[in-house]
Amino acid sequence: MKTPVRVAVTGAAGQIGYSLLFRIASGEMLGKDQPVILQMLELPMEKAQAALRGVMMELEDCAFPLLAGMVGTDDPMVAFKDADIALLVGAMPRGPGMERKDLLLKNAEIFTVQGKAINAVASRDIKVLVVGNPANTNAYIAMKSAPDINPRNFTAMLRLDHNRALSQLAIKAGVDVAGIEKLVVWGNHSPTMYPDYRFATVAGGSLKDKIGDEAWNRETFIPKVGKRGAAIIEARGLSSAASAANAAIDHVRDWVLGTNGKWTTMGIPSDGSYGIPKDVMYGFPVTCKDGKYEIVQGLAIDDYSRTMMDKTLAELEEERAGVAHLL
Ligand SMILES: NC(=O)C1=CN([C@@H]2O[C@H](COP(=O)(O)OP(=O)(O)OC[C@H]3O[C@@H](n4cnc5c(N)ncnc54)[C@H](O)[C@@H]3O)[C@@H](O)[C@H]2O)C=CC1
Ligand SMILES: O=C([O-])CC(=O)C(=O)O
Repeated sequence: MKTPVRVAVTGAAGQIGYSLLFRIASGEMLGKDQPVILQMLELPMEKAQAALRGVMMELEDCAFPLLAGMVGTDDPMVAFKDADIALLVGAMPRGPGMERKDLLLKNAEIFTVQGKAINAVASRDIKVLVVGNPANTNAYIAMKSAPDINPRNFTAMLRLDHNRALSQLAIKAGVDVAGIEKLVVWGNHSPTMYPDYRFATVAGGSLKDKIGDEAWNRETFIPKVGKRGAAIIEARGLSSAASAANAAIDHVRDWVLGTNGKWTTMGIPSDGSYGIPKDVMYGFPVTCKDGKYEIVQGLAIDDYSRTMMDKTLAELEEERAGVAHLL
C-alpha cells in the first residue's frame, strides 16, 4: 500500500467541490492505487460548515477504499498542514453580466491568506492548482504570498479552456477528441485567451489544414472558446462546475502522473519563454514527466499570434497592477 497523499481542497462545499471530491477519493486524479487524505476548507460560517459536514457524510457513505482520512475545517493552517497537493477552488463565482476580473478585489485576499498558510505549514513540494477566479492572478497572488515554496509549484487552471477548444475542434473537423494533439491555449483564463491550433495534428496530419477555414478560426472558434464560461452562466444561471472539476482532475493528474510526451495547457509562472515576462501566470503549452512540467519550446509565433498573445498578456499585467498593493 502506498503512503497516502494529502490533498487540500478549498471551497469544498461549493458546486465545483461537489463534483471534485468524490472523483479524487475514487482515485481518478492520482491513480487507482494511490490512497488520499482529503483536507477540506470552508468558510467559518455555520451554513458553510454544515454543508461541509454533509459532504463529508456522503464521502463516508461511498466507502471509498482509497480514502484514507478526512479533515473538515475552517482554518487554512489545518487544511494545508503537510498538504502535498492543494486545489484552491473556494472563491466567489461570477454571475450574469460580470467578467472574471470583476471578482479580483473580492477574491484576492483569500489567496494572500491561503498563500501564507501554505508557506507556513504545507509540504515543501506542494503542487498548487488555483481554480477560483480570476484564476491566473489569484495563482500569482498565492505564489507571491508563499516565498519559501518554489514558484513553479503554483499553477492556474487553463485546462477547461484547453478541453473546450479540443471539443470544438473535434466537432468542426469531424474527428475524435482523443486523436487531436499539440493544442495550446495561451494566456489568461478570460475572453482574451488565445486558443491556438496552428501546430495541432490529427492522425499525423495538420488539423489546421484539415479544417482549412481561417475565418472560422478568428470569428467563431476563438471567441466561442473564450466566452464559453459566460454562455454556461447564461444557460444554467450558475457557472460551470462539473466540467471545471473535470479539468482540475485532468490538470493535476497530468502534472503528477505525466503526459507521455503529449502537450497540454497549464497556467504557470513564465520563465521568459515566448517573450512573456518572468513570473506572469500565463497559459503555456507544456509536457509533464516525473511530477514536473516543461514548456514546449521553439514554436513559431506569427504576427497574428503575437498580437493575440500580447493582448492577453496586457490584461494579466493590468490585473497584476490592480493587486500590487496586496503583495
Ligand atoms: N478556472 C476555471 O476554469 C474556473 C473557475 N471557476 C471559479 O471557481 C470558483 C468556485 O466556483 P463554484 O464552486 O461554482 O462556487 P460556489 O459558490 O458554488 O462555491 C465556492 C465555495 O467556496 C467557499 N469559500 C469562499 N471563500 C472561501 C475561503 N476563503 N476559504 C474556503 N472556502 C471558501 C464558499 O463558502 C463556497 O462553498 C469561482 O471563483 C469560479 O468563478 C469556475 C469554473 C471554471
Ligand atoms: O466563466 C466563469 O465565470 C466560470 C469559469 O471560469 C468558466 O466556466 O470558465
